[in-house]
Amino acid sequence: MNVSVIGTGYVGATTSAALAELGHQVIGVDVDQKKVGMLNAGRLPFYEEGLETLMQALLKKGALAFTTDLARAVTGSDILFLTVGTPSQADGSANLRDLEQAVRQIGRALNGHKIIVSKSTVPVGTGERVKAWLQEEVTKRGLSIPFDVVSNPEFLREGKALHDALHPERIVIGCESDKARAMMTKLYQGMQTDFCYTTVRDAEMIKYASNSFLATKISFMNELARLCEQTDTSISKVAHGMGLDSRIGSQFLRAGIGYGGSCFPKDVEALLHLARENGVPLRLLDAVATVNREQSGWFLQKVRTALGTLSGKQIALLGLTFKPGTDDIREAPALKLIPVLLAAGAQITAYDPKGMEAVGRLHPKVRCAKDAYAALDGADAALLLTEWPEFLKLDFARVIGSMRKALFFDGRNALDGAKMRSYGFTYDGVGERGTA
Ligand SMILES: NC(=O)C1=CN([C@@H]2O[C@H](COP(=O)(O)OP(=O)(O)OC[C@H]3O[C@@H](n4cnc5c(N)ncnc54)[C@H](O)[C@@H]3O)[C@@H](O)[C@H]2O)C=CC1
Ligand SMILES: O=C(O)[C@H]1O[C@H](OP(=O)(O)OP(=O)(O)OC[C@H]2O[C@@H](n3ccc(=O)[nH]c3=O)[C@H](O)[C@@H]2O)[C@H](O)[C@@H](O)[C@@H]1O
Repeated sequence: MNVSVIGTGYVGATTSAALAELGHQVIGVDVDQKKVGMLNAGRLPFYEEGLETLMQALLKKGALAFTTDLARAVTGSDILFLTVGTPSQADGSANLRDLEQAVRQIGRALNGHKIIVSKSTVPVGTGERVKAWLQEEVTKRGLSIPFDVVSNPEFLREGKALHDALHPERIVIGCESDKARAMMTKLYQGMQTDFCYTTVRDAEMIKYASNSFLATKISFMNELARLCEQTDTSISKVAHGMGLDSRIGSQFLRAGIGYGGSCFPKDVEALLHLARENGVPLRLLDAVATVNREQSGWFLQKVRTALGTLSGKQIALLGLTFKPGTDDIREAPALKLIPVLLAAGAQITAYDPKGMEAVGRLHPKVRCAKDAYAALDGADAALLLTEWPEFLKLDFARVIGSMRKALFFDGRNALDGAKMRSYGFTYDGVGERGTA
């Protein structure tokens, strides 16, 4: 099938490659000329393991191309995916400006029946708005062209994007016509997974509910971790014991410095906004967001208490991205900690394998080190904020000799506390006091 993917960011670039790999002819469209130039040259504008190599092969094969010419992409395609950003506005609602712009452009170029599919995360009811925008643009041209609007939310994780796009655990298809259902099913033919067919509105809600539920698991564990610290219990051991129950499941029970990224914080806020709009307060989810907002401050308070003061102290940050395997720093906990540390008079040295350039641009006062050892050299305290595998393999006997004070705060419970203590560190995990 001929497919266009509009918006070639993390989701769009991955979706383009995955659909081309599945055997379709794909055109990725973006308004950003520079991004399109890079993509056509086989260079990915962000880091995602394996994606660049696959993209290069697909470009060479002619199965994939990128353009800024949306109208041309529309006329040559049967299915059009919307993968533009839907960031948070001040009131928590999703900003649909880019989506509306892309949809109206599609409407101006529509030349026959197409399926317009939202993969962007959008509030319940957006499908109907998309339909209305398209209809308006088509009517303005004095035409009557049939189209279908589908919701096909994306569940990929950054750092594992390609794997998730090629091997999804489920494909949710929200559609209102047999034709759309048949075409979407044909598009994904060959993917061995569960298909969930729903209305457009249900599909839109499934996406927000899924992200919000995962965020709830994390905040539940983060709050419980605070109690573990007061009761001499270990959150990791508690999580392990809980996770053995298949009704609970072992994933997303890792306590830490709070969830970040471009989606959990924004999608929780968007669902809360939708709830307020509909007069149905989601009290539990409200608490999930509150716990998450507090978590990095709670973590930093432990550092402040241990050091007496942050003023004049050298703090080493290990990890800046919101999770390992990506260069994405959107809503990364490090970005919450850095301004507070700087305002308190601390000096920061940081190391991250992929996130230093972006953080360096935002915070020129943060000294970016050439590696983890250089970041830790002379530090009064080390704060592990992202569990990059290379941090787990550091030579800690060397590290302890180079730090001014052997204080190690593990914001991800990524290291073995007992081992760290055996090196001589005063090691503090999240919810692990006394037991790690
Ligand atoms: N990043 C992730 O891991 C996931 C994101 N999502 C959702 O997918 C959507 C996209 O997210 P990301 O890929 O992270 O965003 P992004 O910000 O990385 O990419 C969006 C792209 O859309 C382009 N764009 C904006 N307006 C356009 C227009 N009118 N025409 C063509 N291109 C246009 C931008 O230039 C940019 O390259 C969001 O709704 C997000 O919530 C869903 C699942 C996973
Ligand atoms: O809508 C989205 O954008 C995506 O959001 C998340 O994916 P992602 O944000 O890439 O990363 P996750 O692995 O879910 O981690 C999100 C945050 O939660 C944190 N986390 C995760 C798991 C855990 O147990 N504890 C925890 O603190 C991570 O460190 C990270 O900051 C979802 O997992 C995807 O299914 C979804 O498609």
